Amino acid sequence: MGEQTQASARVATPRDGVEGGAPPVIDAAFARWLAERAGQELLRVRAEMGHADGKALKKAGDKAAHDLLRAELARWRPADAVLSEEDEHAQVVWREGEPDMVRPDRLSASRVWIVDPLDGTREFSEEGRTDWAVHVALWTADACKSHASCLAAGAVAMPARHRTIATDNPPAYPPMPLESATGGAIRIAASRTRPPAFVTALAEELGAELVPMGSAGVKIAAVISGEADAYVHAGGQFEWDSAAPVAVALATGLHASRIDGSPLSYNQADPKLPDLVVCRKDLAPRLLAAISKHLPPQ
Ligand SMILES: Nc1ncnc2c1ncn2[C@@H]1O[C@H](COP(=O)(O)O)[C@@H](OP(=O)(O)O)[C@H]1O
Ligand SMILES: [Mg+2]
Repeated sequence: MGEQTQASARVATPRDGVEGGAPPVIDAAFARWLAERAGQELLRVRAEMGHADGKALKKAGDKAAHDLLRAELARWRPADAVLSEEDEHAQVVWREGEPDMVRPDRLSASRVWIVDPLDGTREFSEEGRTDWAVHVALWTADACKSHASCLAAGAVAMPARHRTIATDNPPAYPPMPLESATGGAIRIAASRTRPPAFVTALAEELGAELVPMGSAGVKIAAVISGEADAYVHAGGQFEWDSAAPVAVALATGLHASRIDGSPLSYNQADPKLPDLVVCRKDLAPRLLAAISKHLPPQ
């Protein structure tokens, strides 16, 4: 990730120290700090409410994490725009083929935080599951000069796994596992509940093993750690589901694209970003060629 802009960061005052310390000024470190703060808040909500009412727990978690992210961004990055899953106008309503929306500020902003306060909401509500995350990404007009994704920073906190990945200290590129190196089964991470329609056929064709898990962030983290060789998704998703983990994957040197191989673009008028593939670079040509057989003809 090239520049770590700090143009709109608020200057810390002595009072900030009294309230628990000012966060980092560098954006990538700030993203990590923010994602971890929201993650701790989610752990607190989960511990306080328990799992008896899953629906109420999901709602409370979404709200608590969203409110925290919104408040800290307003406080520490007041000039920046925000796109959050939990915002009322985040999702575009289509009328007669046209997006029915008030043109949001973020489309003319030079810095936009793209956040998913709770990714893997379903898993968060299930007792014992750790596959859920907080996503904090920063899109900047400056970053567009060097990356098609325009992502300048990103952090994915996985508090129930005691793990955060972020662009301030990008994880090492995953080593090629022996299975892949010797032609054995590759492992493809996919949604537990809404996997792509073609993924079973794809796995059969590639002799691959499917690894179901929750949260796009956790699945991309699994590719980064080498627990999975690839993450393939299609059929629906939004920018906030992938921006932060894709920022980290790209900073790590991994391949991340749409399933037709085109770049992932963020801060678009319509935040729908329905498919993606993240994998090691050596695997990308083979995986994209196999997926292309399942795409509608152009
Ligand atoms: N078909 C679909 N349409 C819209 N969103 C989808 C989707 N499939 C997955 N997602 C979203 O992508 C994220 C990861 O999904 P999964 O855990 O199934 O892999 C989840 O985000 P949230 O938990 O933030 O809602 C989920 O809602
Ligand atoms: Mg999500």
